[in-house]
Amino acid sequence: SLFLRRKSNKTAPHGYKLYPVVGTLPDFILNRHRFYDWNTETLARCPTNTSVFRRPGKVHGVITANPQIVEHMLKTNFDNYPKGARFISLLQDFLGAGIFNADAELWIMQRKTASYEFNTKSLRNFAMDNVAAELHNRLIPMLKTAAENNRTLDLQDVLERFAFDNVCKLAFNADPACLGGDATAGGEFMRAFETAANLSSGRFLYAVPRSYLIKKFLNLGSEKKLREAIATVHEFADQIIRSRIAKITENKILEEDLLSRFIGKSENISAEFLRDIVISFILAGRDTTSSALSWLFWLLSSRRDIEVEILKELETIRRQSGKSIGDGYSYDELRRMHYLQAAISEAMRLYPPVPIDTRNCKNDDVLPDGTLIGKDWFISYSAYAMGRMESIWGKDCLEFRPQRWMENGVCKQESQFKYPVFHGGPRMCLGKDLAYIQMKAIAASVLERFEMEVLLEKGSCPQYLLSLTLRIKGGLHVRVKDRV
Ligand code: HEM
Repeated sequence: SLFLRRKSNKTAPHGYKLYPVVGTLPDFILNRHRFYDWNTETLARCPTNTSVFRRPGKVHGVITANPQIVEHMLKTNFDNYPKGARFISLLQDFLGAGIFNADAELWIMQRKTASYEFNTKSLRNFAMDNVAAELHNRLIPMLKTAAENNRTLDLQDVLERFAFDNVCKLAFNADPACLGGDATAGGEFMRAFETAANLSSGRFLYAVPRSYLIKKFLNLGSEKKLREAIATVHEFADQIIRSRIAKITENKILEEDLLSRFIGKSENISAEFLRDIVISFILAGRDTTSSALSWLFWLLSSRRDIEVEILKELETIRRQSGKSIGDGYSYDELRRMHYLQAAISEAMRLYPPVPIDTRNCKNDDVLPDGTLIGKDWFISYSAYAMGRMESIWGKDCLEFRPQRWMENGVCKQESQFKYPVFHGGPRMCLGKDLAYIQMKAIAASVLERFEMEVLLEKGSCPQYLLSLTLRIKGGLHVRVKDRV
């Protein structure tokens, strides 16, 4: 590994500029606010869309937008690229040993149970019912009221509340009622959850890695806030889990949610571990679908021609099943919305909800393009950069064009490694199908009824926030108009 360090110590000719001692740090600080675009520009210049990255404190790594390298790290050489101790330690306080923050046996055990359950019809039905209820009882009435009163609202915030309510139902059959209600215990839970997620992930962006430990030790600033937020999240979750365990012990009836399914699979699982499991699922399903939909609604606001195509598809499906606007769609009808599926996939190509994802290199390795990577280096693939690579998508890679997904009227599957928006290989997203069901149900029900006028200067493009997910900075403010 000494050899590796010396060999790649030179300034990379195309990639990130490496300064003596401080490595990539000066450019990293200058570009931190536009991190993903900086990655995209840099990687596009590199012959194999891959570059070495260095920060002080012995943080060395590789950032890539190359499908072959993504396949190598996520699948072919999976065992050499775990999440690793550094990643796990930063998120440990919040996520414990939940599926999102575990490697090896701890991960395998959760993955096994979860992937079995995610493939059951009963979980799918449970998820469908939850989405339909939230749409019918909360989202549609709320948008209707906004339209009647000519009020504007932050659609991203609304979609985040929807997704949070929804994933809490799925995870532990709790309804925090964040959409609609506000000053509730559920609202407090959601805010604390968000704070904990943002501050935990913020630990990755410290200019000097591990300096958060001093703040944590002294219980100062963001670390103090993080500790308090985590305590609130844990308290809320613990209460639900304890009462569920008591209920199951008493009457042996299991509910449909993930919590009951995990308890049903292994009886001697600790309450603390159950909490970790539940929190990881909430994190995974919380901001991802709302991020995708927010960018979709923004893209559609400037491409009415594409919106018209979606509306035509919905009308055809309604006509085939003899339905009217507002009736809601069955699983089978949602599956037939190929053009809508293509539009959502295309929105996520340009704005992937998880823009960059990182693994740790266990042992020295040579990547498929010949790049040497040393033990304990990080390796990140940027789904954001990959969606914008001409080498992958061609000359029109920056254009929003759902049609590129369509083949004989069907939305085609793209390779996981060219389009790693849901990750790939053995750790591929478990919620992909559920996410599409949810996103299509929301988009269809909202678009067929309402027209969204985005309140943003014409021609200007929303900025993104740096958090675990790609969110619109300042939200997505819209004026809602009734179509019917
Ligand atoms: C548009 C929506 C979504 C996108 C783009 C997405 C994307 C991803 C990505 C990139 C990962 C890999 C993260 C990592 O390991 O670092 C992941 C993992 C995961 N996702 Fe999703 N996700 C979405 C929705 C959901 C939903 C709704 C759920 C379920 C409630 C879910 C459950 C999971 C789980 C459990 C994992 C961890 C899998 C493992 O480590 O084995 N996701 N997702």
